[in-house]
Amino acid sequence: MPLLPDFGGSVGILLFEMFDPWHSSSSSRSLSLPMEVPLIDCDPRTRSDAEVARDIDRALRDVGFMAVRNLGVTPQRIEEVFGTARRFFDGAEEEKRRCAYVAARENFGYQGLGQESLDPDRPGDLKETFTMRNLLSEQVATERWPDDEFRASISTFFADALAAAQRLQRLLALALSMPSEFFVDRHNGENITLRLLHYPPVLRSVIDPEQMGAGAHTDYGMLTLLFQDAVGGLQVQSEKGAWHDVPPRPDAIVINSGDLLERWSNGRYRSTCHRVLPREQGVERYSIALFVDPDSDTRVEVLPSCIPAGGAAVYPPVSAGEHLQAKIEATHRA
Ligand SMILES: O=C(O)CCC(=O)C(=O)O
Ligand SMILES: [Fe+2]
Repeated sequence: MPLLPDFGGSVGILLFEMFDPWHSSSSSRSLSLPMEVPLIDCDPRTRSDAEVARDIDRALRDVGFMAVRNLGVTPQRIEEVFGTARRFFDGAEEEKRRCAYVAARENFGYQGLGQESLDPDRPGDLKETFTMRNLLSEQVATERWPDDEFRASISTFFADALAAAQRLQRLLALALSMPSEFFVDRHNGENITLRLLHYPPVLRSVIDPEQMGAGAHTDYGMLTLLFQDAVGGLQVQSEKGAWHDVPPRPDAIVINSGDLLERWSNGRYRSTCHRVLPREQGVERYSIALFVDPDSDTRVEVLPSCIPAGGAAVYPPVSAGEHLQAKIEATHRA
């Protein structure tokens, strides 16, 4: 069975305002208002860096999310790593426990259902995860990894996904009139984190009505690259508070800007709130996220090119390490 469906050649992803059984106080179904997450083609053979940088700039300004094609991560590579994720999550409970997440300061390992609340005001998320911060560093003992095959598959995928992320970082530097390596130089891996996510089916009757697959949150760092299967469930929130589906596309990676890019850009790029609905239809969902977050000692200060003439920086400087760690600690029970 193909991992991803064929959606045809439509340009752009239509998002629809949905009736929200979890957050709406009204019982009436709101009319759907189409809103578009831009689809951007990054193919260097047909598009110049300047063209792509302009499209990315607009998408992150308007929506904070975009779907990007031709970033260089092949469908085969993506299928392979989804296979690795399935094998791990389908495996024995004791194996998962052996690889358990130990502490937020390390941010590595397996967490079961309910162990993280991305919205700290809500009960635990209905997902299980395998998180790998700084995965090439070898700081974590070998026996904390599931096995060599898992590690090799993850490392190969990580290299390709990171190369794609660095390409985006260079395009963003171009859009913001910064030196090409500005962002790449501040992301050496210390806080770059790959995460496998599995949303198993749940019964409405046994879950807390407040529980989400992943609670509403913004991402903490610079950029997130999200690879999702064909099931769907990711939603983004508009400025007016309405939730919009982000339907999966077979050939595109979903990319969003996080808190630290919002700060660097003086609010030009949005750190848009998003969530994942719980799987109540008997269909499980898998996704894989690469969080591209700056090294801890990075001082994130509004970039000069983002301060308008006669204007001021809206955000005071922050330490990337302190911001990221405070967010991780706030959402984990471990
Ligand atoms: O699984 C998804 O689609 C999104 C997960 C997410 O937003 C996150 O882990 O930050
Ligand atoms: Fe997220």
